[in-house]
Amino acid sequence: MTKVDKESLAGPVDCKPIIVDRSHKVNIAPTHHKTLTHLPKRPPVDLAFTDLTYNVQEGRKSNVKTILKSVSGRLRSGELTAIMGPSGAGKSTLLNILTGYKTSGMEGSITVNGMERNLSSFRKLSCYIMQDNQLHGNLTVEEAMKVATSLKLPSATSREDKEEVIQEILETLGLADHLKTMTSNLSGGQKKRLSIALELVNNPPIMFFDEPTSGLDSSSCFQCISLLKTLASGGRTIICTIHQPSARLFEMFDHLYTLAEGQCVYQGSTGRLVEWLGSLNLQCPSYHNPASFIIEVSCGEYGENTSKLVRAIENGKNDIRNGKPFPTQPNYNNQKDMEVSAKSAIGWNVNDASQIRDKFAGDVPNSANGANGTNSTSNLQNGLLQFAANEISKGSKAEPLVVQMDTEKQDNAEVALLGTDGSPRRYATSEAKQFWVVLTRTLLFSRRDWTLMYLRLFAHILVGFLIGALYYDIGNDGSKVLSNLGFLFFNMLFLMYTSMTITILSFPLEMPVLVKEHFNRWYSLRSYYLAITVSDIPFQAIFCIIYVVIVYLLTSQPLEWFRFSMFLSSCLLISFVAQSVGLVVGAAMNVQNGVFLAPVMSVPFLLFSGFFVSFNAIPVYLRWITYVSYIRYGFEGTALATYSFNRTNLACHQAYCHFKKPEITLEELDMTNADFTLDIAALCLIFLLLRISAFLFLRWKLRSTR
Ligand SMILES: Nc1ncnc2c1ncn2[C@@H]1O[C@H](COP(=O)(O)OP(=O)(O)OP(=O)(O)O)[C@@H](O)[C@H]1O
Repeated sequence: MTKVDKESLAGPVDCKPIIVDRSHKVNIAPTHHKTLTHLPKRPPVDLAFTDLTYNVQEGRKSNVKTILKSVSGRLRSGELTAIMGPSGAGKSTLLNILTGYKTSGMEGSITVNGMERNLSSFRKLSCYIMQDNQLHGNLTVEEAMKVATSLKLPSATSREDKEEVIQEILETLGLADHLKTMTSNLSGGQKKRLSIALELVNNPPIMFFDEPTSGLDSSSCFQCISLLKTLASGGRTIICTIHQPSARLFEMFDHLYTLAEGQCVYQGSTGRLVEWLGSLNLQCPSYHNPASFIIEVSCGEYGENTSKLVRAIENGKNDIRNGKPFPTQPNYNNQKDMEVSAKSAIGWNVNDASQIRDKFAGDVPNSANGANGTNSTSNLQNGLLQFAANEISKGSKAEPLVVQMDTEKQDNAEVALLGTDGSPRRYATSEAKQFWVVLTRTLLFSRRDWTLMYLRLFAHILVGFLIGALYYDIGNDGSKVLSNLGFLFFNMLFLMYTSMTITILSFPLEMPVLVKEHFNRWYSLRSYYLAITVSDIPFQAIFCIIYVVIVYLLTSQPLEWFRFSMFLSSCLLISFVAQSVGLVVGAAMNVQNGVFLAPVMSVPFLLFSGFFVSFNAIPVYLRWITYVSYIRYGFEGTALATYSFNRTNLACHQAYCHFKKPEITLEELDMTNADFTLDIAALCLIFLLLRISAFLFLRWKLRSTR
């Protein structure tokens, strides 16, 4: 990640970047390095939460488990925050709540730049990079980035601008040499960087990461955290959960939030941790990793200290940083009082901007450095006053936990509530555009997916010839009508299972990517669903046509165009309906359950298709099943195409052929009064109902995970 080592990632505000040099030390350097100049400007965002409680119901309804117990905290822009804690402490739960991924069962308040969080707008400002990267393996890095820019940047952005954004991000993240590499072939660290690159396209001011270093070796871990640090130094709020980092990684974090048993045991700078624990008679042994030590303390290896730590930190209401833990604080009546007190407390002439800058170098929040490069003295003073006031207010036990803001952030709070571009729209692009981008992407996957395309094509051709050979030339033979009916039924069976199982197997694999992209506001579920619904229809149609042409000709079915088109349309509709069943099952359950349940659930439809038992022979109380059996409509459709519409008598090479007259066959099947149009209409209706059900299941599943 050489590029990351050298360059900074300018963020929401133009501030001093933190540069990671070759000796892997983090330095503050002036802003003459390459920055991400083409990203849209975004407001810096501070996030605070107060008395956050999260309950889940376990087993019986009355059994409520409290996972987060009234925790509070504040996460500032320009800082890299680690959420740490023993396994099961509630780190992922807290992250899921802060991102807005989990909403039900939560109590407490979450504020953005001091104002109550509007979840919808907040999700436009933030992104959540989940643990397993969730990338589409069948795209190159360049294609993946193009999809991201097409969906996440407004449609008005020119192609050249989008390309510049892609180039700039990939160069900065050290992926420029891998433009044509398939994402499935990237290393773990590169995949992580690509996940970040995809979300960086619209420059979200808050980025959440769930265990970004999991599965990476120590060098890749370092590169990954360096990258996050650099993102934070650009003014973003970077929050990640992490499992016991090495001492070298640990000191790269600006801010540590530690949980134990669902409560906050430490909040503050990483540098102050050891001293703070020492003041509570918890001495970190020499040469011991402080990150390991706080976890060990939280696990109870040094006795029961959790409640002592929780009390001392007031469950996250206090913040240990910059060597000023818990100064006593008078109650301020208003902002002015606080500023006056702040001035006297720091004892500096706050009108002298340069003096303040020197004093606060590295400590001052980015917003105080002058927004967007204006660096105006008044902005700086205002920010510093606020900073000083904040420093003092941290210790206030009576003060409610609201992130203090400078003027710029107050302005931005409004932006945060409206949406970053001030527009109330949920997505950066129109639904038509989202549909088109997802459709072209899905078509590209399909083309590249060997199983989905070539194996399926091969199976249709192979089975077509096998069936053709087995039932060769029986279509016009009056003595082989029963075999021909068997052929008609097998067609249904084959088309049903091939189209259903491929969807059951492939669709659930899409789910994690859908969850991530939909959550990060790439597209609406409607556009996505419409695109994947449309995308596979042409392929399924082509395979079905190839199969039908082979078997129709080899088995010598009547060579009349209208009969062929009726036969084909019944077969096509059966495969589309079966594909829809696959979508419903794939949307509602996982692969294992789906692969077992879907064929089992299809058995009644096969039994009541009219092939094994004719309609009149079915007990009255079971006849309703034939009306919902799509196989029945397909079978009836192909049987009518073959034997109805005044077909001439079949050839008979034996002394007596009972089924020489086509009407007799239809009589035996109880299809004399059957209506082909009705069969087609019923299949179309079932297809529509199933597609709608699949959409509803998908929506339910996305919601139920939250
Ligand atoms: N839906 C749920 N029902 C019951 N218990 C749950 C549920 N979700 C989480 N928990 C429990 O809440 C606790 C915190 O879970 P969480 O996944 O947040 O922990 P964590 O700190 O991220 O752990 P790890 O580091 O092992 O991933 C665990 O004890 C977990 O079993």
